[in-house]
This record gives sequence, structure tokens and C-alpha cells, in this order.
Amino acid sequence: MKTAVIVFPASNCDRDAQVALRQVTGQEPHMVWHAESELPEGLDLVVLPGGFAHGDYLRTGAIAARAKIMDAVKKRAESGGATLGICNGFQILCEAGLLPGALMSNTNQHFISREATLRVGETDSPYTKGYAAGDYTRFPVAHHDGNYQASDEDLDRLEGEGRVAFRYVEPINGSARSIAGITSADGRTLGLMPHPERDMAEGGRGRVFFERMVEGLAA
Ligand SMILES: NC(=O)CC[C@H](N)C(=O)O
Repeated sequence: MKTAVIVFPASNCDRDAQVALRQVTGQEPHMVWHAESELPEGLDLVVLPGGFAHGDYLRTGAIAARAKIMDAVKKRAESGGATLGICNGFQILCEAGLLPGALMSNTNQHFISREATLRVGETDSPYTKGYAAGDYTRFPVAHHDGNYQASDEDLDRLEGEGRVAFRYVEPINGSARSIAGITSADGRTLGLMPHPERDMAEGGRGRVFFERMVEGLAA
């Protein structure tokens, strides 16, 4: 499986994503610098990793969303290319308009670093089809701006179209409707606030997520 990780200035989970993808695909991911204009041909998955791209200035993810490579990322995602945004990557996907809504400051105004139990919502996407709806999992969480907000209309649409992939079991950051991860209308793009790539030991829940994702993308 051919994958790429986009590297922005102050991404800090790009290596974790690289290692995770190498572990589950057995192939070396392409690391693509944000100032590039082209993606490698024939990618099966693009990952926007966690971090603090451009220092989280202006609004988290807003500058990265306008990076040169994002034209190619958007074009590919809009034509159904699988795209996974983790944490800062989720923020960038929203700022780029590939997913609705935005990630605001956590309501307690603190950086939250802990594990969180999640409930799987919909299982139609390649990222979730290895789970049963209602399954629980638990991933590390590390963010200051994880409070997902969108208009009531967008939230209703996300729920109505079966696009809420993961929810927090207990409220941690103020996210509307406890949303921790959502997919695009075609299910091919996932924005996920928690960090499965930080739990890649054999049998780790993050490893299980990545293994199931690879199966889901191959199916
Ligand atoms: N781990 C991360 O990706 C951090 C995300 C983001 N910059 C925040 O603090 O909200």
C-alpha cells in the first residue's frame, strides 16, 4: 500500500505516523514537505499528521490549510482519495474546507494530555468498517484545540448522513455532540482528534485501528 505523510513546519507527529504506516503496510511512506506542489502518483492514503503547524498561529491549522501541497491534497481528496487527518491534521482538514466545522479551544482552556474512551459511531468508512457500531476503543489524546464545533445544520447533516465516526464517551473538551472524529460525505476522508499512532505496540488499540484501516482501504 502506497502512503504519504505531509510534513508542515512544526508538525510533531509526522514520524509517529511514518512509523505506524510502515508497521501496518510493510512499505516506506513518502514524506512530503508542505511546500511541494505534487503528491507522488498512485497513493492509497495521505495522512495529515498531528502537531502545531506554523505554531498554531492565527487559528490552528489555518496557515497549513493554505500550504502549496494542499491544492494537490484537496484535489485528490475531493476525487475520493483516502485522506486521514489526525489531531492537527483534523484541524487542517476543517480549515481547508474538506470537512465541515472547526476545532476551537478546549472549554477548560488547558492542553489535555490523557487517554480517552471512544465509541464507534458509523462503520461505513474504510477507517471504521472493521469495528461494530457501538464498539469502544481508547486512544491517547493531546490537544489544546479539540473542541469540535459546527452549525446545528452541519451537525444534523453529519449525524443524518452517518458521518460521525467516533465520539468521546465522557465530555473532555466541549466538542459538540461529543464528536471526536468525522468523515467526508463519501467516507474517504477521516478527521480524528485522538492519536491512534501513539499506541502501536502489538495488540495496542491504535495498532488495531491502523490494521483495520489498511484492511478497509484494501477491500
Ligand atoms: N497533538 C496535536 O496535533 C496538537 C494539535 C493542536 N495544535 C492543538 O494543540 O490543539
